[in-house]
Amino acid sequence: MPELVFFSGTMDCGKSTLALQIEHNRSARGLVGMIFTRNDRAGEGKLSSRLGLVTDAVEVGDGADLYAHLVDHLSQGRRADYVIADEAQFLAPEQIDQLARVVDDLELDVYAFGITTDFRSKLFPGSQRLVELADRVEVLQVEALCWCGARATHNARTVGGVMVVEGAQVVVGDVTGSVDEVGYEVLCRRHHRRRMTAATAHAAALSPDVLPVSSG
Ligand SMILES: Nc1ncnc2c1ncn2[C@@H]1O[C@H](COP(=O)(O)OP(=O)(O)O)[C@@H](O)[C@H]1O
Ligand SMILES: Cc1cn([C@H]2C[C@H](O)[C@@H](COP(=O)(O)O)O2)c(=O)[nH]c1=O
Repeated sequence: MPELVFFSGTMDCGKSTLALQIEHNRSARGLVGMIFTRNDRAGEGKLSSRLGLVTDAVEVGDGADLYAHLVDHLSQGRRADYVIADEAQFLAPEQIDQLARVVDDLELDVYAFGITTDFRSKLFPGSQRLVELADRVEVLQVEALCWCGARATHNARTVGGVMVVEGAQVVVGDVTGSVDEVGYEVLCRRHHRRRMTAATAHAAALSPDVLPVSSG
């Protein structure tokens, strides 16, 4: 039975790498994928991983109908044996419904990849719909780590290394940005709740207020 699978995780946990591996393994066996993405850091119409791999993809616009796109593609006599949708958190809920229809009516597997929650730990609308509709939700096995060593479960947005909680839900960025830029850092829930990033934890550790007081 074809499936809608949602591979979810924090930023930087290997989702795009897995998407590219699935694509590689299937194309090595002669299968043809339809690859969708939206707002990849590498630019329009790209699906890229931090390991340096990149492939062309169909950039999904605001009002795009993904089911109609597939029907159109197939009715032109072109092939699509499966579908990959990266950065799926940025898709509209209706577009996730269209992907479910691709599974049910066109009988194609759909593999969607995305982060579940935003920098305020609120569900992205596209991810929420995926959790509601997916046959399976898979959490990636390679866990990203918080600066404290615990499993990272949350995405923080940072400016100058300091976690911010105000701003637009969508701001394309990376976990390796320069300190002055808007960037992201993955944290465990405890440190996300306390807004404690690597930079602020380091500053606190160096602060005289928290240095042990000598008894001498
Ligand atoms: N230099 C490196 N050597 C080995 N693995 C790396 C390197 N850089 C990145 N990675 C791996 O790539 C992962 C990020 O992959 P990516 O597919 O871009 O993540 P996502 O799509 O989930 O944001 C990291 O968690 C790490 O496992
Ligand atoms: C938390 C959060 C992230 N984003 C953006 C930042 C990146 O461009 C993508 C995630 O990509 P990745 O391949 O999983 O690293 O999402 C955002 O727009 N808003 C957020 O709150």
